[in-house]
Amino acid sequence: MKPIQVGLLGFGTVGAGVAKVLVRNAEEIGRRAGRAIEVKRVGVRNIDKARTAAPSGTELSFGDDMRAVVDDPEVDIVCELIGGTELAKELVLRAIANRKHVVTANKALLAIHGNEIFAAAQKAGVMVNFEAAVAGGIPIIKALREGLTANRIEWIAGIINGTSNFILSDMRDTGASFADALAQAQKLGYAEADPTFDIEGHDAAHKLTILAAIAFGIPMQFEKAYLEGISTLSRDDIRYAEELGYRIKLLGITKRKPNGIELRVHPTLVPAKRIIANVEGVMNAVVVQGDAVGQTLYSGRGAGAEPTASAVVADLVDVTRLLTADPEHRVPHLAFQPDRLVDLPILPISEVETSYYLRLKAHDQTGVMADVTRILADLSISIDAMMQKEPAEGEKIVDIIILTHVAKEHRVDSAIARIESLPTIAGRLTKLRLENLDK
Ligand SMILES: NC(=O)C1=CN([C@@H]2O[C@H](COP(=O)(O)OP(=O)(O)OC[C@H]3O[C@@H](n4cnc5c(N)ncnc54)[C@H](O)[C@@H]3O)[C@@H](O)[C@H]2O)C=CC1
Ligand SMILES: N[C@@H](CC=O)C(=O)O
Ligand code: NA
Repeated sequence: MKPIQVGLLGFGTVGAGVAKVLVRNAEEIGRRAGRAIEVKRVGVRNIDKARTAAPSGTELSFGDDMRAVVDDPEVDIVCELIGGTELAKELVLRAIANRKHVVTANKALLAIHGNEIFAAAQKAGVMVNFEAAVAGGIPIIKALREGLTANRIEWIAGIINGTSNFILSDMRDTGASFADALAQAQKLGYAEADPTFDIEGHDAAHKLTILAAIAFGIPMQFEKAYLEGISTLSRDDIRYAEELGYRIKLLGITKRKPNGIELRVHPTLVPAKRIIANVEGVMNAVVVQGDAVGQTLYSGRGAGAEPTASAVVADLVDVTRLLTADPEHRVPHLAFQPDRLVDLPILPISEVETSYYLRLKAHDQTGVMADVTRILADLSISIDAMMQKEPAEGEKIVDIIILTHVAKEHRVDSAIARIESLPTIAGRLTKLRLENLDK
């Protein structure tokens, strides 16, 4: 059978990784897909630079006209690996209009324009596959869209940004500075073109938006996601959390609640004994709670050339197999049939319910603890643990750390405002969220 022809857009970390894996494993891939998969042409910004990254012994056809790749009648599948949301959107919609199937690793594109892209693909009868867009090489889209279809998904929590996890691990294990750890993640090809997306939680929120859509059968609603990154985390909080038996991880969390869906990314305390608390470096991990299966955990490399290429190539194989299947029987893009999506509201962060880590700086005087615990009790916030650090030599200010049981965020915020107004409290409180991930 004639080989499937791929038009690659972009030849950076992931694009070059895809070319390499397709060449190295060509025989196995062909046996699995039922026919060979070849790169017909590659659209790049800088042809000379791209040539130096091509696998040795191959003669790839590079050009700098991206639209020509998408319009080439011989290209069966367009593989978008340029990133960004503007040109990528134009090219993907153009590919769909040309009735070409699309594979993309671009989570920002899907979280922001996914509803429009999937509607266009549905109308044109083509597939848009995106396994690499969430948790890199982990087949989490496949698991949710196919393996777990029997379940009512209750929640998903995951380490879904490799760069942030790498930075947190590197700072803890080697004492590296934030800036050095980030530079290393960039050097290894893990970070986004603009690393602010990684460290401020945007990238994780893009991925979480996609996961929530697939888990709950809702449209993409990135603009309603709550996001907080790791750039303001203090070493003191990381250390205190460890003393209390927790690790701080940047988690993406989405939960089904009676009144809507929680969709939030923030640094989170997780009990140190949980497997996810011990997922380090560029590794990602996603925990899914389903009503029938219970908890399942997926772990693997979330970024980097070949781990990401592993997911991109798997999508190319899936599309190749589907090209011979009846379009009516394809797996729906978002797991649910497109006319059966529901519009569950995304809850504001004030309505979120979780446990909290609070760190306050207090003057070392009697009565402080009593005042703080009274305020918490007045707002029905119960305390799980409390720790007071001894003041440093000559200092009169002490750190007090409180772990709460589950409470509504707006109650905790009210308590924080009242505590901060006490004359015995110095400065602002630090608030971090804590998830036990047990049920
Ligand atoms: N690097 C990683 O580990 C992962 C990346 N991704 C996603 O994969 C996509 C690609 O990422 P990387 O390969 O890391 O990026 P990269 O920056 O290494 O490569 C991007 C490529 O696209 C080209 N490009 C970008 N804008 C262009 C334009 N306007 N015109 C022509 N060419 C253009 C660049 O020249 C380069 O060849 C992004 O959407 C990213 O979010 C997804 C999972 C993991
Ligand atoms: N920048 C991303 C790349 C993969 O999606 C990350 O660090 O996870
Ligand atoms: Na994946």
